[in-house]
Amino acid sequence: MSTTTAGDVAVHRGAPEGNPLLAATDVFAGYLPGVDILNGCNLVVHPGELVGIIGPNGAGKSTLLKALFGLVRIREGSVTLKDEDITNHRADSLVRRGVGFVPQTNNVFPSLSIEENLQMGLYQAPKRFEERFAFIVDLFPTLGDRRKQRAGSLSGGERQMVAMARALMMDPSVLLLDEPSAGLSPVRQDETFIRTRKINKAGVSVVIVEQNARRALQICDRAYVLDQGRNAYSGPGRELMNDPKVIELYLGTLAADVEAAASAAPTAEPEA
Ligand SMILES: Nc1ncnc2c1ncn2[C@@H]1O[C@H](COP(=O)(O)OP(=O)(O)OP(=O)(O)O)[C@@H](O)[C@H]1O
Repeated sequence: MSTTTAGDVAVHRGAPEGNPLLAATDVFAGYLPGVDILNGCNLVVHPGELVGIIGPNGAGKSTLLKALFGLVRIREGSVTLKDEDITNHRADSLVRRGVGFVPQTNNVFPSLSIEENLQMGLYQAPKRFEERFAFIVDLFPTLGDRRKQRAGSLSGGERQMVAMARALMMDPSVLLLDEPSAGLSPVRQDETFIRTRKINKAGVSVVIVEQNARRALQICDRAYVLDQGRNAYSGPGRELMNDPKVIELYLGTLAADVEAAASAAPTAEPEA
């Protein structure tokens, strides 16, 4: 079924038919006892999809990703991968089953070389190194050229590329990306979105949490808008981008914030 409803919200609008690869159903989770950050979240990812999660600050986007990867305990609800229950499974077991996760920060070992970082990503299957490294270099040739360079000497965007590559070493069927464009310049952000699309085109399903909502919607097949730990809207990326309600509530607000920040910035004195 492509569309189910929670209350009056169509939660998986535009999703393909068939069984999803990854599904979160009515998930409640939080960090502190008795305080839920996720209040019944739903998400499905079908094979080959690039799915975005956007929404205002504090909506629970990163928390949902961490809950999918066993880093935040789910109190109620379930997560399945290929119809198997993986709710609250440990991260190492999820990696073995084909789930990759790229955290927002501290996502490379700075004192290790690019090659050693990639080896760390494959510690559960070291014999596959050459085969997986060839796949990575095909995707990101620069990592092959610079394989001996220390990760700590790379730029933010390059580190993000190494972090993605490391998560890809285990040949995941789904990759979870937590705000990969955070802290990067607009040009480097663009490169990160292009890289994400490239990974997806290589056959890996992707879930991407993003603050840069407009840019994320441009590359996503579908996206979910979260608000206060609940599903607010969902649909094909380009449809959401042009949805007046989504623009008013989420995209419009961002544009207004940028304008407000720009007009609050000190202006240069007129020349005498
Ligand atoms: N480790 C933590 N301990 C306690 N509360 C946390 C922790 N991490 C996040 N939170 C709280 O959970 C709520 C949701 O945070 P989350 O990072 O999931 O939001 P988000 O939608 O990803 O927001 P942003 O776009 O600002 O990153 C916030 O109120 C945040 O303060």
